[in-house]
Amino acid sequence: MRVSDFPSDEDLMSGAAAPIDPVAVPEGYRAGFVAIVGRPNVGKSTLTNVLVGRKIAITSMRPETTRHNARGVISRDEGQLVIVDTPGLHRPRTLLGKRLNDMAREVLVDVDAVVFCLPADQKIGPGDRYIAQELKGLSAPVFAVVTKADLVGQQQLAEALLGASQLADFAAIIPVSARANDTNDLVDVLFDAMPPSPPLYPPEMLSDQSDETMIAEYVREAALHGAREELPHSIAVQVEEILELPPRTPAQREGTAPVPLRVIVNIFVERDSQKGIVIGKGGRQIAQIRERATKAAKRLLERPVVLDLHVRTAKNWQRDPKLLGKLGF
Ligand SMILES: Nc1nc2c(ncn2[C@@H]2O[C@H](COP(=O)(O)OP(=O)(O)OP(=O)(O)O)[C@@H](O)[C@H]2O)c(=O)[nH]1
Repeated sequence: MRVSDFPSDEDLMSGAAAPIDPVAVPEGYRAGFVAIVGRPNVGKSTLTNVLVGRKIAITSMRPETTRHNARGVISRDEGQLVIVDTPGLHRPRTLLGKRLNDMAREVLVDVDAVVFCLPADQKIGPGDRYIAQELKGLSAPVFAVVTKADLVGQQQLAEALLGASQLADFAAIIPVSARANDTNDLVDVLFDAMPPSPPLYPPEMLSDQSDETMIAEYVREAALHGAREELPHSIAVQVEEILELPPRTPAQREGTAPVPLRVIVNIFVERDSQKGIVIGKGGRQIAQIRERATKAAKRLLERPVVLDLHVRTAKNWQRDPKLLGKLGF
């Protein structure tokens, strides 16, 4: 599904999109936007993917992985939730960090509910208090969601719930485990919190991410997977072009099988010396990145894919306004 098929934000806000005949909307139907916020690495993207039932946001063990507001859609007979996974709010250290914070804040003003993720296996810290402060004064209800409940025992979970209750005045406090697929209570609570509204997206849509964005994210996820400590924040990925290759098999020539796609992808690092780390000894690292990302891209596009990866230097891009703009931030 391409982003061009989606109503624009302006259309959605003004109601001009009207993707579905309002007369056909059942009595009592509710729909709205839910922002997922929390410190880096607390499980926001994993939760988003489990809620939506599809990988719309990449995840990793490295903090500060998310760089886009990825939207996923949950449709039921009685309503629709549009889940917005935001980059983690934190005290920014670079211009990139500041832009990511701004992105998250922009979302918060317009949503109908906020899910504030607090991991069960960690104590409340300054990062959580910083976010609690940011959320004060929002008109939408804020739900504290204690994530990674599978990592702790009953006692520690009880302590985490208590800790959350002391942090702020939440609309509710709900434990979840994305890993154990235990998120039903949260979904029910969120549906109840949505305002009466016709559907915001056609029900068959699961995400608003373009193919280009998703493939760039798959490549970044694969690169983060093998990356050494100093590298993760230095990597940015952009899809330059998606081209159809000429048909190769008789079935492709007859049009009964899809022709392969060639995807040209740039992997940017901040310094020349980092290129070698991404490429690896004898090209081993880049080969692994290609293999992982190709698998994911094939699943997304449902056809053969050839990934053409180029490692380039964009000097200090995290601090350079021009380069940040070029890279979509
Ligand atoms: N055991 C367990 N691990 C989880 C759960 N949810 C997430 N994780 C792990 O926690 C790590 C961080 O998860 P993410 O979903 O990438 O976290 P995030 O908050 O989106 O991180 P940023 O993008 O850095 O803001 C990953 O290694 C996940 O596998 C869970 O329910 N249980």
